Amino acid sequence: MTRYEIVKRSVALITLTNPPVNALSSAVRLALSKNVERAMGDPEVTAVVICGENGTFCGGADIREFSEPLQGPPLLPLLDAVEAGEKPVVAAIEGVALGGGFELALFCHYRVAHYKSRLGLPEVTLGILPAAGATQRLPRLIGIPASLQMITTGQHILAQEALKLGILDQVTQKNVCEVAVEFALGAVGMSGA
Ligand SMILES: CCCCCCCC/C=C\C/C=C/C(=O)SCCNC(=O)CCNC(=O)[C@H](O)C(C)(C)COP(=O)(O)OP(=O)(O)OC[C@H]1O[C@@H](n2cnc3c(N)ncnc32)[C@H](O)[C@@H]1OP(=O)(O)O
Repeated sequence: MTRYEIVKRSVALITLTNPPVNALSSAVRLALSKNVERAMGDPEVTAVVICGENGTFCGGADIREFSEPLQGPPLLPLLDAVEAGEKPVVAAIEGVALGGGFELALFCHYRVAHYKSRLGLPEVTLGILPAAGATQRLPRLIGIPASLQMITTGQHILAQEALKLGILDQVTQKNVCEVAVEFALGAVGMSGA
């Protein structure tokens, strides 16, 4: 459900692995929570990158679990742990970051995205509102009018627009994971390591 590896000697790379869109199932939330704790507690780790496998960051809540009672850890405490971590966490966004997946990216300290990626809060199309922090984190980044537009329409925006709005720190045409690892190393003063 997540893969954990150390790259460039000191960056913990956490990969969401839940085909087809790496949705935040109960098993993914549990594994992500454990791996964030592991990275934060490992003295060898200086920074963390979170990405998704097979060209998709995260499609949000796992719609296959909507008909079941909620199991596993709730999303918000997990995102709080990401944000409160003393090591920089970079989201490496490819494909889509939607709903809870976009919220995961918003709680990371930095966001690097592939130029073809899309971000959005489709909750309104399901009759709900974002409930894991986007209604606070997004206005802090881009202001209320642009946030309301995203929250109330559910429309996806492209990476370049997200960069202009101030949601993203970097957009790349290269391998987003590799670029995010370099970004993370730069954030801890270890560029070129
Ligand atoms: C409501 C309460 C839930 C409680 C859960 C608690 C934990 C989460 C905590 C916070 C709340 C978070 C809420 C949200 O995130 S709401 C948003 C949920 N996500 C979506 O609505 C996204 C819906 N999907 C799409 O928009 C598209 O599918 C796409 C852009 C991701 C991909 O589009 P495309 O490339 O055109 O492919 P398909 O549409 O054909 O989809 C491919 C394949 O993937 C499956 N799939 C898509 N999204 C999800 C998903 N979120 N969870 C599980 N599976 C998903 C889709 O069904 C297809 O499957 P296949 O038919 O078997 O191939």
